Amino acid sequence: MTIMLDDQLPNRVAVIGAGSWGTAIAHTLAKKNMEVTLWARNESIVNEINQSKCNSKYLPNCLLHPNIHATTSLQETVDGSPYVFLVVPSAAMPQIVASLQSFAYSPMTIVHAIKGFIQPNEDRVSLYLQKKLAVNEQQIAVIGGPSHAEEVVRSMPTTLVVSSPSKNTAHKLQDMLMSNYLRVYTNPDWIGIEIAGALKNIIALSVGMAVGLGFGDNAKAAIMTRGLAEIARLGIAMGASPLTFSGLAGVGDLIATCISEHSRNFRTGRLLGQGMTLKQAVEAQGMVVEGVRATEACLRLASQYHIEMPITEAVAAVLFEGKQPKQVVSLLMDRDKTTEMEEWVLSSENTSWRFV
Ligand SMILES: NC(=O)C1=CN([C@@H]2O[C@H](COP(=O)(O)OP(=O)(O)OC[C@H]3O[C@@H](n4cnc5c(N)ncnc54)[C@H](O)[C@@H]3O)[C@@H](O)[C@H]2O)C=CC1
Ligand SMILES: O=C(CO)COP(=O)(O)O
Repeated sequence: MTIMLDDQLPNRVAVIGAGSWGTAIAHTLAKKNMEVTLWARNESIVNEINQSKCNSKYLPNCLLHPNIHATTSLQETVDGSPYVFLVVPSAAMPQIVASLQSFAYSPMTIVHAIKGFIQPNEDRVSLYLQKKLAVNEQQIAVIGGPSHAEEVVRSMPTTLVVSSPSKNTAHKLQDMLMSNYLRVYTNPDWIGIEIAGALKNIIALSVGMAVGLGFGDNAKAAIMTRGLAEIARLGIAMGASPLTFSGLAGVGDLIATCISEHSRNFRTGRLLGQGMTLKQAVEAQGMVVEGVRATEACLRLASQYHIEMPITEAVAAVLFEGKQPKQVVSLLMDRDKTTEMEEWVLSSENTSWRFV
């Protein structure tokens, strides 16, 4: 394996967000000999990380690498760091970005690992960063792929995908993250990676509901497959490459989220299927459940791009219209008959896939 030598990696990096994924990314970078400054908004988490090398709320029973230093100061976190990893829930972004703006932060490279859209305009995170910070697209990168934090911190084999309009940045990130248990691919389609990451959470809610209702493997496979079809339809309409949806950020992350006990979205859906209210099911996680906000955002995007998304609509009916999961099954099963391939034709004129 050709991996960049330590002296070619940055000495210092910043990670904003000390939830499960931010902490796991900080640990991963620290193990590659980088000094990591990790921002948490909560003083008690900062103290626990600095004193006990633990983040017991988000990653219990895990000893963090000593190269991690936590702080509640955003300015201290980013000062002098050529790479800033942004790993907070999508809902926290406006607040974080406003804080960064308050000290006229001018970033070198921002790498985000957020799987959601920024409301109220359903912006992809990379677009939002360009609008709000003094940053051009060459300075932004995204991380996607099937990667539960709980497994990554335990050095369990995992793959990721990184993307940036700057090829150098994508390759640098590949080197920064890659190890004998973490295999990192590059993919030039950052639009597709952002969209796939946000939308798979909706499908995981839906698979969870099916499991909560007592349905079997046939239903799970059907929802994942037809879910991927609707993710791809919207993604392609928004400018993504169809190939991304059969890659790690697409079908890879869809599988990891829809079948895993680690997934907060899957578990929330299952509780809904078992009869809990949305509030109860989300509170039971104690962590972010991105699929709820993504469902709202996705419905607006589907309407804007004129894309049919029946599974997302069924999930929305449960989340926001008070429908019982059992009631929406017929919404999906009783639709007009159709063919699987009707959606796609190969255009003979330009040999590119198009949606009809
Ligand atoms: N957990 C995982 O395995 C993975 C998560 N992600 C994505 O990473 C992002 C972050 O997720 P997690 O770390 O899992 O979330 P989490 O729920 O584990 O932690 C969220 C962190 O953000 C903080 N936070 C919440 N609201 C905030 C606000 N308004 N301002 C500042 N900080 C706030 C919380 O205190 C907590 O430290 C999400 O978009 C998620 O989809 C992506 C890949 C894997
Ligand atoms: O994105 C994830 C794994 O790749 C985590 O999914 P959840 O947010 O559903 O836990």
